[in-house]
Amino acid sequence: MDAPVIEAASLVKRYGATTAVDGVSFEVGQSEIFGLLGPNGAGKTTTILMLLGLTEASAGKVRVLGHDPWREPLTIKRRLGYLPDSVGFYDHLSGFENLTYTARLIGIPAVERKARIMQALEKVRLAEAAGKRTGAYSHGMRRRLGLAEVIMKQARVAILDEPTSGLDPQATEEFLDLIRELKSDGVTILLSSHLLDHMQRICDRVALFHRGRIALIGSVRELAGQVLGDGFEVRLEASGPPLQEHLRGVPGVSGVQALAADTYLLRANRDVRADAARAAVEAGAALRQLSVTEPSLDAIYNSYFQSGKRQEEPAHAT
Ligand SMILES: Nc1ncnc2c1ncn2[C@@H]1O[C@H](COP(=O)(O)OP(=O)(O)OP(=O)(O)O)[C@@H](O)[C@H]1O
Repeated sequence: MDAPVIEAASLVKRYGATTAVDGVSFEVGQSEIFGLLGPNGAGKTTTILMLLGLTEASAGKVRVLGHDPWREPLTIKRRLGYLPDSVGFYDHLSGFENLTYTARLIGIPAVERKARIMQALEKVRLAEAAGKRTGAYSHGMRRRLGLAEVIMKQARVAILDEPTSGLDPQATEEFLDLIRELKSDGVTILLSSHLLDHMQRICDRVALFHRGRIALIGSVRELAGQVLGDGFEVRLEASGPPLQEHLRGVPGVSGVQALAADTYLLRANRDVRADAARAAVEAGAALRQLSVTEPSLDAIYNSYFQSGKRQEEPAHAT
């Protein structure tokens, strides 16, 4: 495997008696979209601050593009784009002027400035509004302008805090598409959000934070396996002989329920559609319909946090 783009190893952050981050380890690879999840106070923001080099770790190691963000802040700043929860722009300046201001600040050479700004604005579909003052931008436009800043910078790593919060469904779709485009351009993306369905749709892997630690880490499917056991539901409709026994024999299936004479609901630990279809046809049935419901991050999250054990755990302090 290539060297990780983001690396946290046994990372700890203490604020007096409070341990905000308590031994967190994870790696994010090139072009990966990695999500931080967890309830308020779980340690996500503190972890991000350490990745950005804005606060020093009390212990452990953090590397971004092979550099220590705390000791080499300027090297990191040049190659990392950060979209905070609420981006501050100068309202009386246009989108173009705001980006020009940042471009100057980060040292983009004057000859490249205009082209890079316009390219970034086009990418986030703000080219037409480039001359309009940002005070008159909608919330969605402001978020896109924030992303244009990351693109203009030609950042190799993007850290996005609650990127889709406050966006309407259409603006959300557009924004998720833009994040996917960043990924296909080779950018490594770490994001933090409470909007689980958005995270599920965009993240390759997620880390579930709980009281300063990573409780679960992996793809949504891996997490579903760990937390829900059998998170997949396959619905199969087929006319012909009864299929219950045949479907029960499909590897991965833990339960079969007959919803009607020719309709079955299978619980499984994977997407068993192909094998279930084969079993039905081999048993002499005529397949009419087959669909799968994948486990949701929402179900995983709720199941994890609703378990009594989690609530009884004492809060930790050092
Ligand atoms: N500057 C600080 N001084 C003291 N305690 C802090 C500081 N920053 C964070 N904490 C504490 O550290 C813990 C983790 O906070 P953090 O902001 O990292 O959580 P979070 O997961 O980002 O929460 P949210 O989802 O609300 O943003 C909390 O108990 C918080 O009160």
